[in-house]
Amino acid sequence: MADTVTESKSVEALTEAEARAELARLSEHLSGANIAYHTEDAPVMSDAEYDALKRRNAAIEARFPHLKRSDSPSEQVGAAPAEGFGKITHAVRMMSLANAFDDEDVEEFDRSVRKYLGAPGEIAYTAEPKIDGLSLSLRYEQGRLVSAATRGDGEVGENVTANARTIADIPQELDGAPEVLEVRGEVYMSHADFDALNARHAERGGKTFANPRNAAAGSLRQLDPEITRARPLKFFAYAWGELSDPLAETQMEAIHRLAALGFQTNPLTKRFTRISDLLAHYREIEAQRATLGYDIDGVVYKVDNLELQRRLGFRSTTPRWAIAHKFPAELAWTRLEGIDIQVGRTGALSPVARLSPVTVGGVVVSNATLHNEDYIQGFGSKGEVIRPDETGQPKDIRVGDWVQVYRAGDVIPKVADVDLARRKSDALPYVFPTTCPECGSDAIREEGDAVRRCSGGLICPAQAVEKLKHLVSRGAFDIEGLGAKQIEQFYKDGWIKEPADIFELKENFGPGKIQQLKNREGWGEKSALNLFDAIDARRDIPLAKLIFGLGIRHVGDSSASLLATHYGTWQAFETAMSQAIVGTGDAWNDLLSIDGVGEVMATSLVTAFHQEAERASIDRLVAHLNPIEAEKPKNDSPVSGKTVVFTGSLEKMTRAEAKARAESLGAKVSGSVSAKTDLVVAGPGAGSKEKKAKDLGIEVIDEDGWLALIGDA
Ligand SMILES: NC(=O)c1ccc[n+]([C@@H]2O[C@H](COP(=O)([O-])OP(=O)(O)OC[C@H]3O[C@@H](n4cnc5c(N)ncnc54)[C@H](O)[C@@H]3O)[C@@H](O)[C@H]2O)c1
Ligand SMILES: [Zn+2]
Repeated sequence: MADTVTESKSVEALTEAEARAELARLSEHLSGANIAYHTEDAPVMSDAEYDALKRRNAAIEARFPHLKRSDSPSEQVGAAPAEGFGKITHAVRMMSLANAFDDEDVEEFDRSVRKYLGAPGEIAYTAEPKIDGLSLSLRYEQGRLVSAATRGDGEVGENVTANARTIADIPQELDGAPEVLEVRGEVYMSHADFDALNARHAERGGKTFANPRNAAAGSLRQLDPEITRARPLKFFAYAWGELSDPLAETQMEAIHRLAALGFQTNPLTKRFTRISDLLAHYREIEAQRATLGYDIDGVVYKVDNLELQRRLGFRSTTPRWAIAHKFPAELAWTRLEGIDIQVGRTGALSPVARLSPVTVGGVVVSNATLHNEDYIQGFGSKGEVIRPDETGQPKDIRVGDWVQVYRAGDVIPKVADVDLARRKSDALPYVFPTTCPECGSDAIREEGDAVRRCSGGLICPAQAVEKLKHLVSRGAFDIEGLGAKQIEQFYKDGWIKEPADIFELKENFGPGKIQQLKNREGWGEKSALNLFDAIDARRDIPLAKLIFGLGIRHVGDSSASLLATHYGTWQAFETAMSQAIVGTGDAWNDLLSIDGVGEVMATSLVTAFHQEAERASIDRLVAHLNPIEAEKPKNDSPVSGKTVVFTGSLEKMTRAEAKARAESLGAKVSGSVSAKTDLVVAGPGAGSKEKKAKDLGIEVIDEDGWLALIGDA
């Protein structure tokens, strides 16, 4: 869905027809996302994506006001109450908040307030954390709690009175309150309670929540109040609805009044008269974000004087007197608790940051990558400084530091920056280990390699497990029912230590011992038998998948295909690898003659076959298999020796099929168009590659043209 934002035209360039169509699409997207987020407590996109779509919608509406739809997302607050709950019509509408994303937006907010009021002198604002929970309106009559309602669509909310009564922070009775008082605020869940709740659910095999906000919303919006009671919810009061008497003359005093009545109010609420002080407070709150113990997603500024608030009033869904200054959705600061070293399949030692958990872009992050040794020191892959301090020196990262975490979409979060001002004076530079933490072997960093590697080979348990996981992965043996999780379990139990053990599993743990597997969580007799069948089915394995599955460094799936087509049979391949000597001889030269095989890969291959333990492991595995001969390329085919690029969608074959077929005919398949490309096969939706081919004068044909060319039509 991000495509709608990133890949669409600039708003200025839209034609009227395009604008109309896009507004319709955005309205549908956003209302779907709203229901998922507010009604189902299960968001389908990140908040940053949602906010970006909403801004684009507003920008299009601003340019084409007459196209604004009657169901415009700009005019909506939240989502209508869910089925099952009683409904409560709010005496005073519940609103949303306008957003500011940077300092300039905040200054603009101040200017617009002043302009609206006719440029008065000093204006005071309050600044307080924006709690990331869900809002709740509590109605008190004669000091007694009579009803509680969620925001719903702002007009009508869900009746959650019985649920609200189970929350300790919500007083049932008030002393000295106005006759009618609606107190509004945020229901939220602390990090500690969230972790404990998720751990309890995970233990029972139940569903876990993505973040504390979802957990709070899912816990309050329960049809059975006893479930709510069992969930540790909290409440901060920060606003009010209907009132029989005013609470105070200013926002700040009103908050003090609510505190005096027995509500929790946020201790970081402060009052300022200068915008620069508001912004300084924003940064102060941002710096404390990870240690507050609950999620916040920004800072809310409100005009302090309630008479001015009244004069400013409301737009359709937001007050003119307040704004939410959001934290960047994809960035958050937190403490680096430690650095763990993970060992991969090829022995690479990867540093992983262990973080004080922090919610970034709607997901709780407690691990992030630190890439490699140089990255920790502040250097990029070419030795350049990637995190300069004021003097241009690299900022290194130390355990105990405050670090900035970046997370976008589904990519692995990474540590992006470090705050030297908050570094403890006794923090020591990080020393990258020179031995493998898993097996104690030397970890060696070769000239020109950013990565340090364990030299333990198969004696290293970490490498062994990762190699096994690779063997059963999708591009390789792809054994159904035997994924990374099962491999780890079997390895721990000593059932599978090396690849051949997979194919001996049935003999060793077959019918007689099936009981052992059955007793495992997640396994029954049927799934055990299915697993043995799935393993048996893969004894006939295409040569390319076998070569790829061996997990030899630098040998990816397309290189494995090249090797398979070149050698044809396992015997030929194995003989060649055994005979080859790195750097010299016929077998070596033959290997290097394969288009796409370079010295690095060739060395890695030959070394693997000459390394005793590794070789023994390969032989043991292959003894259980019947490798399927690879189709020899036809040298006389019309495409042999040509470099072909497939782009766009293919309708008569999958990409993988097309690629395999082309390769079997002796063509080389490439992913990108360059001067070396001979032919581009473009299906519907082909974009930049087709254009580039045309620019370069390369022949472009469609799928049918391709099939005709290779004689498959
Ligand atoms: N990911 C999604 O699919 C999706 C869908 C809908 C909405 N959202 C997210 O929800 C938010 C928009 O929803 P919204 O309309 O509720 O606006 P909002 O959450 O940005 O702001 C309004 C709300 O802030 C809350 N709030 C917290 N602390 C407050 C304080 N101190 N003072 C006043 N209000 C305070 C109140 O509950 C109020 O209703 C955005 O962050 C958006 O990204 C995400
Ligand atoms: Zn090791």
